Amino acid sequence: MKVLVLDGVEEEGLQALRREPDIEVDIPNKLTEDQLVGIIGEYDGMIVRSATKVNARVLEHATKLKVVGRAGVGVDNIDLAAATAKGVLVVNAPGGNTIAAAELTMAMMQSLARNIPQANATLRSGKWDKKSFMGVELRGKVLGVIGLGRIGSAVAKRAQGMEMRVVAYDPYITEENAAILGVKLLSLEEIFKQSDFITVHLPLTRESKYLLDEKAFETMKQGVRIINCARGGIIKESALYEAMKSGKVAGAALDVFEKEPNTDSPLFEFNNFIATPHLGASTQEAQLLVAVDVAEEIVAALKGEPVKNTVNIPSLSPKTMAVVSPYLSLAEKMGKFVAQLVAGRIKKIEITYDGDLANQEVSPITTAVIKGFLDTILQEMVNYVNAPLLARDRGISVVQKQAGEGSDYANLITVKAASDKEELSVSGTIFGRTDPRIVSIDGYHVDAFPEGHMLYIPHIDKPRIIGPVGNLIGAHNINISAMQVGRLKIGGKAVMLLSVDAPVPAETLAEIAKIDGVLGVKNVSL
Ligand SMILES: NC(=O)c1ccc[n+]([C@@H]2O[C@H](COP(=O)([O-])OP(=O)(O)OC[C@H]3O[C@@H](n4cnc5c(N)ncnc54)[C@H](O)[C@@H]3O)[C@@H](O)[C@H]2O)c1
Ligand SMILES: O=C(O)[C@H](O)COP(=O)(O)O
Repeated sequence: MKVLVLDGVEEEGLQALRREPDIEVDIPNKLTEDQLVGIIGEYDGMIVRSATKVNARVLEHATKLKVVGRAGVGVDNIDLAAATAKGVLVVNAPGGNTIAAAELTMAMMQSLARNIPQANATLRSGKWDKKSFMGVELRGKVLGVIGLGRIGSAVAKRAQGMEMRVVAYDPYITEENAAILGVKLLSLEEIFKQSDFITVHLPLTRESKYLLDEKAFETMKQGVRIINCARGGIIKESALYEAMKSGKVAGAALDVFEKEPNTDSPLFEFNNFIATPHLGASTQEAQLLVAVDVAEEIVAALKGEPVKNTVNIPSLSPKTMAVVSPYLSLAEKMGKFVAQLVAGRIKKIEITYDGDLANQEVSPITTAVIKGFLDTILQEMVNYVNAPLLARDRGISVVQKQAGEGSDYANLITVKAASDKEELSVSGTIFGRTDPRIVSIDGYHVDAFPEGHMLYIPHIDKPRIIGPVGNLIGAHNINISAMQVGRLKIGGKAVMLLSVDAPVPAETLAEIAKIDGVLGVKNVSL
């Protein structure tokens, strides 16, 4: 397998990749988009920072690509919709650069308060000017933090250390969590009204685009100072320009811009404007940490092992992962099993969880069922990333139910598929921690190991069915390794599930179908 590493990701952090004998790591010099498009088809994985645009065109040419790793937090340079549709997993390294970004924010705040960059430049140009650089103290000032996540929280703690009063706006965190940090949550409007300094630490989304616009600046305190070390576009630069021109804003520090790279912003005309070229994550420590984290994630993804920081599928805690992992392979096989048995156009797949699974986070198991199902019927690559999307695109409704009617099993997964022709259900369980079984088909009890080749034969429960079936299969020199027969009442409908060492040829299936009392016959390969 080959992994392409771009954007100056710290090489020392890539040991996890280098240790893998089956993985080759390529670290070319900067590539243009055309050059990237030309070579991306060779790679199974790639790692980027924020410079390389992993857009729909690049992904279209990425015929082998399984995973894109972002050595950092923001994934706005990766087309997540295109990656998801193509089944390419996107992972990031969210924790590694938190302190670096928080420390840059503090440095920006202190620079704004004390005019350090401007005083430095003036002195180096030969002027000993004390009068122009009267500053303000941070002690006692109100800091408004918008976005109280990893970086916002780290900034809040540091600002409290400088005796600032910290207030925050973040609709997605609780009062209790904010209180643990000693931070009061306020409305956005109150943040604007009360803050002497405002710093933003949220992703750029449709909701957060231009959060700080003309109207927001109008509401702010006279002489407010503004910092953005998160993402360009959260602050509307033209509105900031007007607010600085009018004197409403006494100083602003931006590490990120609406367009990057940016070397000629109108904001550069203000002496109380400070800018850095997207340096938030640029510390030796942060770059090493994010490279180590993302390299480990890429190795796990390429080996098909659980991955922690997924961006385009829900991330699972290690605790949840430990619970669901043993069921993933069984669920995938049940999806394949149902896909091979059910006739007609599938409209709905319902997955019901009983027993221990009734109260667990089971969505990855549901995805595994859908993956197994679609893998059997589609040509294109199906994986955990694109399976739900592919089902939706094909008009298959997926319903997940927990705590069904209760069962005798400690854990039970039931997959019911409905097509325009019929309905069929299969139930499976895991005995102990590792022993998977199919325990019922359409309500008929069986006890089958979900592996290898099988023959499914619904029939009428009467003599001279099992013998002739065995004879016909034996005549083709195919060994039967196990047989299960389930019936609900004597002489009624029954199901037979044979484990065979090879798929049974079509002509034998036709002969079996002719046996009096056989209602159907289907090969199943898991
Ligand atoms: N300048 C840099 O080099 C640099 C470095 C690291 C991170 N970043 C950026 O900093 C930002 C924050 O990173 P993080 O690791 O703290 O992320 P995070 O996910 O831990 O925190 C983001 C917080 O923003 C909140 N939020 C989301 N939408 C919001 C909204 N509309 N209004 C208010 N709050 C909202 C979320 O609830 C969350 O608490 C990201 O955009 C990231 O890309 C920049
Ligand atoms: O989102 C991030 O992690 C930061 O913006 C860092 O970006 P960079 O890795 O390109 O410096």
